[in-house]
Amino acid sequence: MSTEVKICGLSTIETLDAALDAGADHVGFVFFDKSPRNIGLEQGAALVRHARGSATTVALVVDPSSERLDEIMSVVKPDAIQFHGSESPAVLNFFHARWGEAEIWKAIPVSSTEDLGALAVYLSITNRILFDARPPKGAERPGGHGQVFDWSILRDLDPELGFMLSGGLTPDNVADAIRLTHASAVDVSSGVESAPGIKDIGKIRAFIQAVRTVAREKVKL
Ligand SMILES: O=C(O)c1ccccc1NCC(=O)[C@H](O)[C@H](O)COP(=O)(O)O
Repeated sequence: MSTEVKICGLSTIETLDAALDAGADHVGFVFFDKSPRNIGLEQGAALVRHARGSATTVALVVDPSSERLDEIMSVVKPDAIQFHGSESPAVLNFFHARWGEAEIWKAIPVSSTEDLGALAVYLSITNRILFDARPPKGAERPGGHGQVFDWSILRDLDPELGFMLSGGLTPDNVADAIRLTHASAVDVSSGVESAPGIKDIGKIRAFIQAVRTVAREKVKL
C-alpha cells in the first residue's frame, strides 16, 4: 500500500493546488501566531473549501483555548485537528465531546525511546498519531524546524498502528525514512520550502514523487 503524504504549512491556493495535483493525501494549515506558516481564519476557510474532497484538510493548533478551537471549527471547518502542543488527554476528550465528527490527530515529540510511552496515553483517543522531532531547547514553536530525529527509535513499532512520521523530511531522505520505519504516512513542511513559510512547488512535487518510488519498490518485490 502506498505511503500517505501530508504537506503541512500551506498558505496559498497556488501551492495548495501543487500539492493536490501531485497527489497529497492530506494538507495542513497552521493556526499558531508564532509560526512563519501562520494563517488567518478566513484564509484557512478558503484553503479548506478549495481542498475539500481532494485531500483531508488538517488544522494545526498548539495548546488552543476552547474558544479558539470553536472559532477554527466553525469558520475553517477542517476535517481534522492536529494538536501539536502539550494538550492532555482531557483536552482531546473535551474536543471530541464537542466536535465529534472531526478527526483528532496528536503530535508526539520524539528524541528517545522513552518518548514512545506517550503512545499508550493517546492511542485510544486519537484517529492518528504523528511522531515529530522534539524541538530545540528554547524554541518558540514545537514543530516545523526541519530537524530529524533518530528514526531507528520507531523501527520496532507495529506498522499496524498506522503512524505518521515527521521532522526534517526532504525529497532526498524521505524514501529511506519510510524503508526504515515502515511509517504508513509522512508529513513535511520545511523540506518543501525555499525559505521559512515559503512553499516551493518543485520541492512539493519531488517529495511526493520520492514517496511514490517506495510504493513501486514494494510492488516489484
Ligand atoms: O510548521 C510550523 O511552523 C509549526 C508550528 C507550530 C507547531 C507545529 C508546526 N509544524 C508542525 C508540522 O506538522 C510540521 O510538518 C512538522 O513539525 C515537520 O516540520 P519540518 O521538520 O519542518 O518538516
